[in-house]
Amino acid sequence: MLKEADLIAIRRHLHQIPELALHEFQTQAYLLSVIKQLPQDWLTIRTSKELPTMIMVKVQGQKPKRTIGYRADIDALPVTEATGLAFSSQHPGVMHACGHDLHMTVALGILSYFSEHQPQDNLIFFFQPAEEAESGGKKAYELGLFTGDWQIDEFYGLHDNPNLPAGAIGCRQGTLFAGTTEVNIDLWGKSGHAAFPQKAQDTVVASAALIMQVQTIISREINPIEAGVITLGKIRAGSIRNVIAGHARIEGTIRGLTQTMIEELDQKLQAVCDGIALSYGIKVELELNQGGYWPVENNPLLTQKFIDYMSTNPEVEYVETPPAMTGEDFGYLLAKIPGTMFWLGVADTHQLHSAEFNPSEQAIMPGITAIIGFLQARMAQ
Ligand SMILES: CC(=O)N[C@@H](CCC[C@H](N)C(=O)O)C(=O)O
Repeated sequence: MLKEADLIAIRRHLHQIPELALHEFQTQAYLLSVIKQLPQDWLTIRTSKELPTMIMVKVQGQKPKRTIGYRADIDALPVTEATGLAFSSQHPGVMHACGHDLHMTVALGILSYFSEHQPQDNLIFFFQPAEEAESGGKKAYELGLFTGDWQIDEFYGLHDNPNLPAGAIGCRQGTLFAGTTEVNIDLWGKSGHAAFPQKAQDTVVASAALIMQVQTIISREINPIEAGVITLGKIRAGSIRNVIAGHARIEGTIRGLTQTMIEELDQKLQAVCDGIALSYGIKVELELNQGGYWPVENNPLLTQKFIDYMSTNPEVEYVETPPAMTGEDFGYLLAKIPGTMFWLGVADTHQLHSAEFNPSEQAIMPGITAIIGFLQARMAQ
């Protein structure tokens, strides 16, 4: 089995080569090089032309009653790293700011163990591209990658959590993560000279009004007992100070813990866009794309078994966690295949998606040990 020092070296290498959704070729090549060094006796490695950066590895069980899936996401974010770490990203403007480098490392640790200790049941490790954008999990499912010999009966996956102690496991019954909708808004007005606003239709001013009005959807229009978020994270308009911008683009994300809430927010956002178009005499196009970012709903039976194992094992620090407004396209896979998503604590003062995010490497070994223990307990049932 890969030792802690090997795993830390792997994590640091992965951290230096972050790649955006569907472009994870260097990451894939490195993962394959590590996987191919493991004992291959009961491993089968699979890649796919249709989803070219994914990897699946099947571990043939001794007496399989089921096939258990374990998923690790492999993509990174368009963030310029500011950790100052010696092993910082070597890819300008791209960073593992959500800890997927650690997710991959934990998966490799578990895989390395079962490559040496043949499991009872079959295991399939899915190294998934495109979690942050482009819905890689949904793409894989729709391509039929989980059919035939690669059918998965139950699926598990983790996300790192800076707010939990390093190595702690967090989980809950029901909804773990929100569902999300990606939001793109194009405002089309009329450009013109800064000195003659009466002859133009200013999309900067209309964008400002739109953004402020959106703030009242959550604060004034939805039931405060139910959770929702609308974040507009990116805006681009104009080319120079003295030309009125004829086009503006705003990008954001809607989050809700239920599909009903997401759809309600979608409709309310459409109404705001229509209102801005009317009052500013411009065209406002709203594009909404939920893709695979469905709410992450843990399967009741399997999650109870998971929680029972983690909460009674004296070596595991188990924490019952509230639902989070982070999104995950593992939500799509869990809607198709029963399973459980959980948190792995990585104790950092910086949050997910921060340019300074640096998950604690002390989470790696306890995480691997807890998950191997759970999988073995599950296979004995
Ligand atoms: C764990 C995490 O941070 N996931 C992402 C998922 C992205 C969802 C989608 N692309 C969107 O932006 O709505 C998150 O931002 O929560």
